[in-house]
Amino acid sequence: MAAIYQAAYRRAALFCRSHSTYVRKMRYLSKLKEDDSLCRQAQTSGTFYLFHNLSPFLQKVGKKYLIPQLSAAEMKRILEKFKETEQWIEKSVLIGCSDERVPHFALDLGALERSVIEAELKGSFTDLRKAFFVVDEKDSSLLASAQALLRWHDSHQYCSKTGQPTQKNVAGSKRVCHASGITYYPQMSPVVIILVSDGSRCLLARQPSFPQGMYTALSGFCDVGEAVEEAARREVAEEVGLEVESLWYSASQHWPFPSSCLMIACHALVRAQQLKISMNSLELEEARWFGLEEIMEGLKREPKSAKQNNGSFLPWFPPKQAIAHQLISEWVKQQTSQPAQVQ
Ligand SMILES: NC(=O)C1=CN([C@@H]2O[C@H](COP(=O)(O)OP(=O)(O)OC[C@H]3O[C@@H](n4cnc5c(N)ncnc54)[C@H](OP(=O)(O)O)[C@@H]3O)[C@@H](O)[C@H]2O)C=CC1
Ligand SMILES: [Mg+2]
Repeated sequence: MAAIYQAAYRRAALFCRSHSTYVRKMRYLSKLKEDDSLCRQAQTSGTFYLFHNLSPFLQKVGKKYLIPQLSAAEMKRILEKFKETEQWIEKSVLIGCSDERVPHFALDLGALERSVIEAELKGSFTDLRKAFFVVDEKDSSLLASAQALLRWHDSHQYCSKTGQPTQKNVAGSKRVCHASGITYYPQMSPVVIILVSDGSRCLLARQPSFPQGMYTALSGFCDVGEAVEEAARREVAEEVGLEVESLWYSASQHWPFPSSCLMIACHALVRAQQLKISMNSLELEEARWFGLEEIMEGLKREPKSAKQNNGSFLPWFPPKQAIAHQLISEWVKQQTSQPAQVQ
């Protein structure tokens, strides 16, 4: 028996030495998703991020907004206050873990009285459209993915084939209909976002629903069966009537508004012979070319300072949390980087 124990210990020690913190974390999370009893046990030592009808719980400390993590013991205390049992914890979903492999869960307490929880925990449940932009950047993506997962569970309570209730696994990485045997996995909608350039200018557009003065890169949902390249070319053709000549990938981002999109960001160059925009006015209110100087000024402008005395608005661009901001900043870098000097 001791020999078996020692062998297991040696294997575990070897695993720890031979894998990076990142690999160990990812392997641990993957195990929690697969093993219900391990995950149930992890809930007793994990930390919890709270939501109320999909609004995350924030605390304001000085000028900063923080997202507190509650221990399992604190969760128990809150639930006892409402005369609720710890079974509530089963509703939580796994959203990650620390470097030390303390698992993190998200839990929506929407059925409990909001003001009582807020008073008890000294903070407030804040709409994600505000919370996303006021917390630290690493926290905003955590909030976005936690909310996306909670939202998905909330709207996939029943099997679309049998109409029977579906059941989540403990981690919340899937739901199963036991009547049909169908397993449902959380979904994201792929969206292409394209910064079109003609080499010296870039093209930005506005939808009527945008805040006044805000312009961003063209975007659109991928159709079923489409490759990213095809979706990007189609969206540019549909929205501004231009043909993409070359396209290159920049980065991607999970975007929670209005619900779980995978934003796939690309730069595109259009044919120099056809630079005349033919805007699709069903989707866009305005689309136009911007020169480098106007872009650099717009990047510095705060939405608050965009309004002019005559009531019109100077252009401003999405904040740094949005991948559109990254595309625009990259374009500025491409334009301003000096070609290497030939000796
Ligand atoms: N992070 C960032 O930097 C940015 C993010 N975005 C995001 O990109 C997304 C797409 O932008 P947008 O340009 O409006 O998209 P589209 O140009 O594809 O047009 C939007 C229309 O597509 C339809 N639609 C809605 N949801 C879906 C879906 N899941 N699959 C297929 N079609 C759908 C709706 O039409 P109908 O109502 O007729 O059914 C909607 O009005 C938005 O969620 C937006 O928030 C956009 C720009 C910047
Ligand atoms: Mg669009």
